[in-house]
Amino acid sequence: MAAQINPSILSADFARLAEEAKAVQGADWLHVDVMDNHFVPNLTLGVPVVESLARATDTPLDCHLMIEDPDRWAPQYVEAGASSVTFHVEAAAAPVRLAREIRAKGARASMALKPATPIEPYEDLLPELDMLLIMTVEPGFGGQAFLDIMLPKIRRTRELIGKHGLQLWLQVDGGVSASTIERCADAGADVFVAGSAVYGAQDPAEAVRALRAQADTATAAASWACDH
Ligand SMILES: O=C(CO)[C@H](O)[C@H](O)COP(=O)(O)O
Ligand SMILES: [Fe+2]
Repeated sequence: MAAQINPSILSADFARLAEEAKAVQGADWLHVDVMDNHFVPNLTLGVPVVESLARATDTPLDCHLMIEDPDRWAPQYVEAGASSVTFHVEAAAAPVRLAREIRAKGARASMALKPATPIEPYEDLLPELDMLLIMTVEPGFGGQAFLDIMLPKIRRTRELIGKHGLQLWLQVDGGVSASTIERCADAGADVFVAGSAVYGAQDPAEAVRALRAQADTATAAASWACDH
């Protein structure tokens, strides 16, 4: 699979969301950061905006819910038009039930881990998921510096995916840019969220293409991908 680049509209102009979505035509997904000012110290957007965005763009929406009580809210984001819904395991009361509900409603189910949350306790849950998101910054804000200390977790997660013969995607989110994406791909990530690196560029669509080319080259040389 070619590397997937998901621009984060957190770094876009919120007064021009439809245009900003179109500015990254060619992106695999549009990453939509939902923050509730409780799970993280920031507030962004909710179900009505996701409904409008889903109507405004053909790019599928990858909703990253940084909210409390995702068990209650995540299904509503599927109904609003999200094709992939990510909940944080730290906030979910019943992650297996929630992942099954998201899938049953027709979206890809994804679970996120904050930097201090290890993957090992969740090894048995991986078959329930279509994607696992490893945060490479503390969630809450765009434009933060990439946390290199997350690379071993990405590597260990890629090993678990291989060990169980799973198809789930491994997404990284936070500080992904031209100077960090190769390390993420080498460690085993195959889906890359990029906010400031895409929307801060002169030509966002070109930034998506360049990041994908960099990730593809690094993946082709990576031991985890060569084994397959
Ligand atoms: O979930 C997020 C922050 O909590 C964002 O998706 C992420 O930070 C993207 O922005 P950048 O690429 O600028 O770091
Ligand atoms: Fe995100």
